[in-house]
Amino acid sequence: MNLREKYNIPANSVITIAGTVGVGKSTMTNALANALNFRTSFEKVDTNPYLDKFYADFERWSFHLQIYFLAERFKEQKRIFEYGGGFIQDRSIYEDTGIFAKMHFEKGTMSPVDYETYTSLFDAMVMTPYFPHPDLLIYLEGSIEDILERIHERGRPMEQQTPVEYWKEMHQRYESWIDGFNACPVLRLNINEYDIIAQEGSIEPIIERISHFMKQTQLLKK
Ligand SMILES: Nc1ncnc2c1ncn2[C@@H]1O[C@H](COP(=O)(O)OP(=O)(O)O)[C@@H](O)[C@H]1O
Ligand SMILES: Nc1ncnc2c1ncn2[C@H]1C[C@H](O)[C@@H](COP(=O)(O)O)O1
Repeated sequence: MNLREKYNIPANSVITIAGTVGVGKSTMTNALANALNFRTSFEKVDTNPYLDKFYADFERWSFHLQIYFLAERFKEQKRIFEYGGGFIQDRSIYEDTGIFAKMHFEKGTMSPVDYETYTSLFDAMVMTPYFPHPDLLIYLEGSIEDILERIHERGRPMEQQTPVEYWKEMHQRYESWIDGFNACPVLRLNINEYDIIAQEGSIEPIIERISHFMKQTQLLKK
């Protein structure tokens, strides 16, 4: 019996992993997908045609990048739907607007007109009864010190060249964003509570928590 069956996680579940840059979403996505025998949906970083340009000049490229991410995530949503679920998704679509677009608008690196165009497109595409929300959002949280260390350790050049203030601002925004988030059930995991890299077998207690949490939210739905 595999872990998905052992813990009664429905085979058509869609679980999305949220959290600030470098917190460990991709690592968790891979670990959960392997353990549950689910497919993965990753953000494109290496082949993203705007990301390097964006980090070099936020004002010039923030709108282009948001449109690119929105299109990519929507295509992924369609793929997930076509397979009938059974996916772990690296970052939710909600973070694009709730964190990134909002932050760049409020910091003045996305113009009011661009922000309005972007949010109206986002709302028309996502905030409708026709858009399937994930069954669960797992929110990864940790201290800014640990997260900065992970960004540094991973070593993506454009992120190394970005001022630390940018990551601090994002970290703070994430904390208030998740407190108000209600599009789907949220399970919070602190990165100090597990180590899926160093400790073999540490994914099972996480799956047990997911199962317990999903059962609770199902009960609440009835
Ligand atoms: N549980 C963990 N313990 C130690 N390091 C981790 C853990 N999870 C991720 N990392 C490391 O932190 C860095 C960022 O992880 P990653 O999964 O790419 O984050 P994200 O997708 O959230 O940006 C990587 O170098 C990764 O190896
Ligand atoms: N919507 C976004 N706007 C700006 N930048 C974004 C957005 N989504 C992701 N990013 C950036 C942040 C990182 O540099 C890479 C990948 O994110 P990660 O959290 O490491 O998966 O893309």
